[in-house]
Formats: sequence, structure tokens, C-alpha cells
Amino acid sequence: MDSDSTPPCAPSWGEYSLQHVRESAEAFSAEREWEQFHTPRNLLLALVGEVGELAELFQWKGDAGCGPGLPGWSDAEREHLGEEMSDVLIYLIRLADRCGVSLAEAVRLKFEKNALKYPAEHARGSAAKYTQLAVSEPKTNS
Ligand SMILES: Nc1ccn([C@H]2C[C@H](O)[C@@H](COP(=O)(O)OP(=O)(O)OP(=O)(O)O)O2)c(=O)n1
Repeated sequence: MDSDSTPPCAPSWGEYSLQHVRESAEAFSAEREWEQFHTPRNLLLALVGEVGELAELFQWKGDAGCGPGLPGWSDAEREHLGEEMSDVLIYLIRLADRCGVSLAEAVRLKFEKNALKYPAEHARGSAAKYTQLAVSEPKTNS
């Protein structure tokens, strides 16, 4: 969606941070006294269930209906897709919170590790697993 067609009230990620999602999920749970249910195990199961609902939207579409931009998808399908993605994100962030994991720091470190495992000069244009990439061994003096 280009900027001209974005509704004026739609927040960008700059205005609606993952920290805001975290705090909203915490407040939503507290207001309903749902901390008792939001155990790591329950949240993981809820997350997996929502990933299943997300996958269901792509089920039986065929390759043609699942390319970038999702050609042929109706507005209702796109809205539903956003809802399921939101559920996945909300549960993942809530899970990290209830596990005591700093997801922001974990993601930052993960990108650093990914860059080491997949140097651009070796991984460019390849979907191979890092263990299959022809990364030369670091030179030693021996
Ligand atoms: N114990 C719960 C129940 C719900 N939610 C919040 C997080 C999700 O964003 C959303 C999930 O709600 P539903 O379980 O009703 O699932 P759906 O929204 O996917 O509804 P449906 O299963 O009808 O598609 O509500 C939550 O935090 N904790």
C-alpha cells in the first residue's frame, strides 16, 4: 500500500512500537485477570494455534495465489490475514515477556549471528542452509 492510500489513523511502526504491543498485551491481560492463564506453556500453545490459523489462509491457494502482494486476494481475506498475523505477534511478544526473555535484545543478537552465518558474498542468490554454503575456513598460521 503506498503512502497516499494509507488511512490517516493507521499507525506506522515508528508510532506503534513493539514495546507498545508488549504493554498493551500486558494491560489487556491484567484487566481481565488473565495472568493465571498466560503461562509460558499456554501462550506457546495459543501461538501455535494462531500460526495454524494463519497457515490456513494460504492452504489450497496454489502457488499463483501466494506470490508477493498476494494477487487475487479479496479485501476481506487481506483483513483476515492481518488479524491472524496480529494474533501471532501478540502471543509471541507476550510469551517472551512471561518467559523473562528480552525479545528486542534477542532479535538484535540474532541478526548479528545470522550475518556471521550467512555472509552476503557467499549467500547472495542462494537459499542454501549455512551449513551448505561454501564459506572458506578462517586462515590459520599453521
Ligand atoms: N486467553 C486469551 C485469549 C485471547 N487473547 C487475545 C490474544 C489474541 O490476539 C486474541 C485471540 O483471541 P481468540 O482466542 O478468540 O482467537 P481469534 O481472535 O483468532 O478468534 P477465532 O479463533 O474465532 O478466529 O485475543 C489473550 O491474550 N488471551
